[in-house]
Amino acid sequence: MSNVNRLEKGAWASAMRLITRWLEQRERVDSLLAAVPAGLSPIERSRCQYWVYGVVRHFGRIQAALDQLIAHSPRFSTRAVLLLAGYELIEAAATASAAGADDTAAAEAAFTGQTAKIVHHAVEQAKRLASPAEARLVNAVVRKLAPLMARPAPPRLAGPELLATYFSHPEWLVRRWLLQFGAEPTRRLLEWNQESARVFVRWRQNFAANDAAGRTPAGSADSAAPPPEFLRPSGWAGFYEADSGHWAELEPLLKSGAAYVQDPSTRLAVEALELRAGESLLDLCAAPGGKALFAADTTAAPGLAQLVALDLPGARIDRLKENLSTIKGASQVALVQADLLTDARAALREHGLPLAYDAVLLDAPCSNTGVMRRRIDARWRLQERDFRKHAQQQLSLLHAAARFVAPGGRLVYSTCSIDADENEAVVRAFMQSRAGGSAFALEHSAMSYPWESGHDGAGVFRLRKKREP
Ligand SMILES: C[S@@+](CC[C@H](N)C(=O)[O-])C[C@H]1O[C@@H](n2cnc3c(N)ncnc32)[C@H](O)[C@@H]1O
Repeated sequence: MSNVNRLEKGAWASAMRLITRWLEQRERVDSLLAAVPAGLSPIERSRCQYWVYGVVRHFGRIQAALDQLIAHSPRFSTRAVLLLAGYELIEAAATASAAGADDTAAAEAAFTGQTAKIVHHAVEQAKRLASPAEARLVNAVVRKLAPLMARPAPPRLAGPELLATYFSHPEWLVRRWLLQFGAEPTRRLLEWNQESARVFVRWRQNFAANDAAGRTPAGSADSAAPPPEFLRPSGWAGFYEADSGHWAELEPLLKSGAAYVQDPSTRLAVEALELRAGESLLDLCAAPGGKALFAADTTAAPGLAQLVALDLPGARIDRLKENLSTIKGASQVALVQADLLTDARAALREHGLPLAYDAVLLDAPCSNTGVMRRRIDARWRLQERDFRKHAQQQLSLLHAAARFVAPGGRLVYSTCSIDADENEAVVRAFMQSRAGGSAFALEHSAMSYPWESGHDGAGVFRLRKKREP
């Protein structure tokens, strides 16, 4: 057996076990991937992650085909083998059709050759990891699965049912998008969500260059340090796209704080804050701290006078604390663990921190509909009724956040949702309330729709507090 085959098999078996767990418990994929066996090499690890992501991303389509082929669903481990083989078939069909764009016969031959290998491998794995009877089932089913996985995409004006199945999204969500965005944008969004997410990092050149007082030391070795070559300019200032296969080099840069994994969409909220040197910023839903770091790094020298980051007590606080510790410059940085809806004011007082800020950021929890390409399992967890729940919570958080804005100061409300109910509708409800409308003016809004912007989706609104209500 070649080295590559041995590596692939270790990764395949691990992916199969993780998918089994996902089917059994519907655990979040990010925490599931934390359970990748420690013994896997970095290459095996990334291969395993690639397969798990692929299966979850295409789950609806593969499962719908399996439902046509099997009357009684087999046990989870056998289903995991079938799902993995289904994903491999989708990949093989895409590769064959791209390679044989002008030669259908060549494309078909390539796919047939790949199918034989995929069937053989799945059967061998089922023999090893399941039972001979299950291996026979796998053999029969994967052969029939192949033509179903090679079917072309539905026509552009296909109805929600076909779109939902082919692009592996819940049908109610596709219907909702068709209503909100129309046929063509919905199609482009579905296609977008089915592609692998690009990895962007923000190069924190100020971090690398500045001393503790926010000054760039003369002759500093770091001061003009460009990012390494495997980080390619993205077209969005400060953001670079990481080439795959460079995790070993990227990891120490992330650990040291020189780089931070972050999508370019995050700049919309930070830019909307319009921070100036010497101002104070209260980040109210701060964990893990991506936007707080961005704000601190990009405020003109000598930087923010004060940065207060608040989030609920819990697991995310540790990451926030770690990230805040990498901030250099003039800012006084404070971390507060509190619930914005109940005890934020008391907690700020207890820490001896101000109760009014030049700028307040509320990056609210949401449906994640703008980042479904990245959060691949979010579509399977989301329910239609969640939009109403999110909107109610967002409005309550917005009212609570508004109390900490100094007269003349800015309140930025942001989400990583593209849904109108969590964006425009929340801000409209706030502005129509007595506390909102009498005290604030809506000054700026921006929506990022992935099919237009080419990065994650987001909604951003800046409200200015009047000096005198
Ligand atoms: C979208 S995430 C924030 C991401 C963060 N701004 C960043 O850029 O890394 C939303 C955050 O809101 C926090 N959150 C939710 N409800 C909250 C509440 N009542 N009080 C404080 N934080 C809350 C969650 O814990 C979560 O960390």
